[in-house]
Amino acid sequence: MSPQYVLGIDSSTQSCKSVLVDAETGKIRDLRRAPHPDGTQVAPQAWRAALTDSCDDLMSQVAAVSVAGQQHGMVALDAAGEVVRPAMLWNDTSSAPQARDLIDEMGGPQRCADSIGSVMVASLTASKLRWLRDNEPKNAARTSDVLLPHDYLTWHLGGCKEMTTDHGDASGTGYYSTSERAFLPGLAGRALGHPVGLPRIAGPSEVVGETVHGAPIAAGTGDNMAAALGLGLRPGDVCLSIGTSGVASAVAEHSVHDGSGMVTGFADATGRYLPLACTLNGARVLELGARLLGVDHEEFGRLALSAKPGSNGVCALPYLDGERTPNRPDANGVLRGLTSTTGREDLARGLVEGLLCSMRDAVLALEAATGVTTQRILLIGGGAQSEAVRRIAPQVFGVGVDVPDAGEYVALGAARQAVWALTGEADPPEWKGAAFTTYDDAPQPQIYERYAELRDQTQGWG
Ligand SMILES: Nc1ncnc2c1ncn2[C@@H]1O[C@H](COP(=O)(O)OP(=O)(O)O)[C@@H](O)[C@H]1O
Ligand SMILES: O=C(CO)[C@@H](O)[C@H](O)COP(=O)(O)O
Repeated sequence: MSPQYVLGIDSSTQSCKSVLVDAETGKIRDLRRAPHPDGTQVAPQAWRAALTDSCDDLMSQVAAVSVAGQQHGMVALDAAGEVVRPAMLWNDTSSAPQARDLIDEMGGPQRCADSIGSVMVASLTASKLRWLRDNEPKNAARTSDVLLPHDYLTWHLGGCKEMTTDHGDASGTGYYSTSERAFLPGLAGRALGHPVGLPRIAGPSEVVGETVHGAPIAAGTGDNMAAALGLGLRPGDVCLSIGTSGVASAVAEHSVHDGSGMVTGFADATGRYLPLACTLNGARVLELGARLLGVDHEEFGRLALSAKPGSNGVCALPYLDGERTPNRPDANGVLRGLTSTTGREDLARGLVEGLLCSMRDAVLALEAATGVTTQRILLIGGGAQSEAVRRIAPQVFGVGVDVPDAGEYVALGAARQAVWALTGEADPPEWKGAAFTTYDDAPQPQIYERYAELRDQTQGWG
């Protein structure tokens, strides 16, 4: 019998990645990528075009499809289903004042976390709805439905019939109750200034539509939830994703309500939870370093690895485009410790160390919020391709890190969800876990200590 294939799609910040996967084994047979436009506000139609570019020719061969997408982005639609304005993405910090207003209206940070699982920040969709009300009243008035990026793509793939989402992505809107596992439509309406249509929340293995070729479409989910599915994340595992964002996430049986705001208490794609700490400044810290030094990623990594731990005194706080964890939406990057002996390699290594220290903050926050000690760190995302990141990570974290073999784990997770929807079984399919390489080295605690000092001393700078 010839193998049956499914398509898993990751519509993430910088690109759309599609994998054609053998439904029985989970083996990737084809991998495609198409770029997304730059910027923190993007026309959702561009994601549709990238999806078409990356995998339209595969659609007729597949038994099921599922779309995972970057979380939180506000896709505002009018009564005719037309896009009202470019989507404001998770990394657009313009709505930081509106996030503060909403926290006040909800009775402060802890009450906000108790209600929606997270303390409101600019990234969450609700803040963006309030921004629309405050800054573009005509667009706000025209908005009759709001979708997330993966909802919008799923809706279009199915011929614009029923609008749906899933619990994982819904939990990142800021108008979803993680305790009740339901939308809080009143909250969404209050944020926007009038009642707004929300998609139906589908169950984890539900079929929500059909492609033009008749293949079932699964509910889809947020990219971090799909990564957890793709990796087969277990309790005690922390997934560290270094893409545009830097994310530390873990699966949990119970919802988290962290009033400090460091950890957002999201749901996962299986009926459980996915608390995570997300920074705004992931792989772009490496990109910046490579650009300033006039080299490519490979040479940048080589330079970083040729400097000594501690980067000859260079210490970088990588909050380039504002930061979300900790919540410093107006912050910028800081470099300390430059001397007349600073070399290019020290700058390169200083940036890698700074990025990894911010990720260590995320891991520590996750441990504090969940009470679970990390047993294994799995490093994924574009930044995980850097040999310097892989080799310096154990020195900063004080434990070894596992780097799964090259693969697109968000897209693979979407593919796993597609098979789940296809079989309708109680659990997702059991696929052989990814093979990985362990990177280990002696801890260098002084790197994180100097970083933590700089982070604390710059509190209030922006
Ligand atoms: N070898 C590498 N070293 C460092 N960074 C890399 C490397 N390859 C890709 N990247 C970076 O990874 C990022 C893309 O990662 P990806 O996980 O696809 O992001 P996203 O999911 O946010 O779209 C880009 O910023 C890119 O510069
Ligand atoms: O905002 C979050 C998580 O809360 C981000 O993780 C986005 O989901 C974007 O992810 P990447 O495109 O960086 O993978």
